[in-house]
Amino acid sequence: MSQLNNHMSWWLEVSNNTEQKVAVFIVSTLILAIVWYKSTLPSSSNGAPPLPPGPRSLPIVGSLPFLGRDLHKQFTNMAHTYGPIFKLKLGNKLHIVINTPELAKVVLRDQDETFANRKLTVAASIITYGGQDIVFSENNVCWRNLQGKYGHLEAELSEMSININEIFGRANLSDFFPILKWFDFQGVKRDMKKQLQKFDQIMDKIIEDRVASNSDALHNGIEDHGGKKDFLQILLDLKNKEDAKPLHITQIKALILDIMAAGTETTSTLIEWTGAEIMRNHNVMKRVQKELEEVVGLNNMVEESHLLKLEYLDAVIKETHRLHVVVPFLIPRSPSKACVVGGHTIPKGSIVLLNAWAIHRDPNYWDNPLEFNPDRFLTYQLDMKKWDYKGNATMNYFPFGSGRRLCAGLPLAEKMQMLILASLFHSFNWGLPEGEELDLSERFGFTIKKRNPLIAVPSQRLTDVSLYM
Ligand code: HEM
Repeated sequence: MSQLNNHMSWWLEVSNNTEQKVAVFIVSTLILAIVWYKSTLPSSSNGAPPLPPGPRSLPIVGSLPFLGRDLHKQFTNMAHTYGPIFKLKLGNKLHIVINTPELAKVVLRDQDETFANRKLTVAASIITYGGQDIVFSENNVCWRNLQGKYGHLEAELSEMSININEIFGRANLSDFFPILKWFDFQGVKRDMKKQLQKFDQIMDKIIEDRVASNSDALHNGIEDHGGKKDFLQILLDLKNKEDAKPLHITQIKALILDIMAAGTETTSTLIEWTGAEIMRNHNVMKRVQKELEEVVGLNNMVEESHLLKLEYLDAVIKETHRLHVVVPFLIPRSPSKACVVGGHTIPKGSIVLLNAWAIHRDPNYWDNPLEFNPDRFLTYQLDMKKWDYKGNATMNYFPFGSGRRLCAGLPLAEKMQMLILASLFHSFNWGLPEGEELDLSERFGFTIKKRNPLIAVPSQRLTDVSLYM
């Protein structure tokens, strides 16, 4: 106590003297400035390689105040200043941005297992029942085994899906300052809970009805669902399986929500961009329709069996995925242990963004990258591997991610996008409304959408009107 009094009396003496007050203020400010400056320098203590370079950040808020509206463009510009891998402190969270195929390969392929986890944001935690889905689950063998069984579920709840993606896309202060989680200043928690409540009501009713009709069928000796099972039935059957890891109803709901949130808006965004590019490029439109005429014929509707033969349309869609990558930073990864990428330490738990938008438009890897040119996907690459969506042939191109956290819906998405676009451009001719100009400006969010929705006017293309009935 007497020691404390000594300290206090020193402080009282000092604070009685104005000159000394100013001196104390200056010295304190200098000390703070030095501490802050040192904290922003790359650290190379304990012999580990330094952190990646990056902009100096302010105390507490980091670089948050300097973020603009179009983060994909801002981060791409920053890569020109800081190099292919840079760091950024947002609030108290360290973010690492990767901007070249070589480094993306290190993260997505070479150190795939370390980078197979994701950080659960506040919004994600609510809508996934605390991470019980695929997207935000830890690198989880149970879900891995389930993948590949997508296929039959119809996208029913599309408005909710749009809302959920919009809330995901909001920069939530509570994710950068976990201490603020309880206050929910921006209403992210509140809005997501509302969506979850709606979803729960709908899904509980659907599942209840199905369980009741299953038990009726069982009662009447019908067990095989007429030889056809939809996605919900497959999951319910898994729930009842007596193996080591049966599914809970909550996991089933989380999985269905993944399909809705991760599957519908992404696909519709891609369809809209492709439609806009085809309409903007008259020659592309002509080639797409000519191919459809040859493969399908004007007296037929498009069927699944035609899809593999539509090579030009496939190239048009691939080119759209390149130029208008739907999920610009993939779904951020978070390493489970400290590791080294491109000669820099990536600390455990940091948030890693893979800048696919920059890589897909990098002139070092693409000729005339801003030109919409589907022909580049018709050619085989140097090593004679055909372009695919998984980043197998080259890491210049990975619109669905790569490695063990690759998009789980890729086989379904690939078929859906082909079938929808083939049907739209085979059955109809499309034009813009009178006086309307095609606009390709972007709106950044979790997905990059068209800023203004595409409005197109269809007219009959097939000769036989009965095909439309
Ligand atoms: C054009 C359509 C789509 C695009 C562009 C797209 C893109 C992506 C991307 C970039 C990722 C992150 C991959 C990574 O981090 O490496 C992802 C993950 C995921 N996608 Fe898709 N996706 C699409 C359609 C779908 C569909 C139709 C479904 C479901 C039916 C789906 C379900 C998922 C799931 C569950 C994950 C998480 C996988 C995991 O974490 O293991 N996606 N998607």
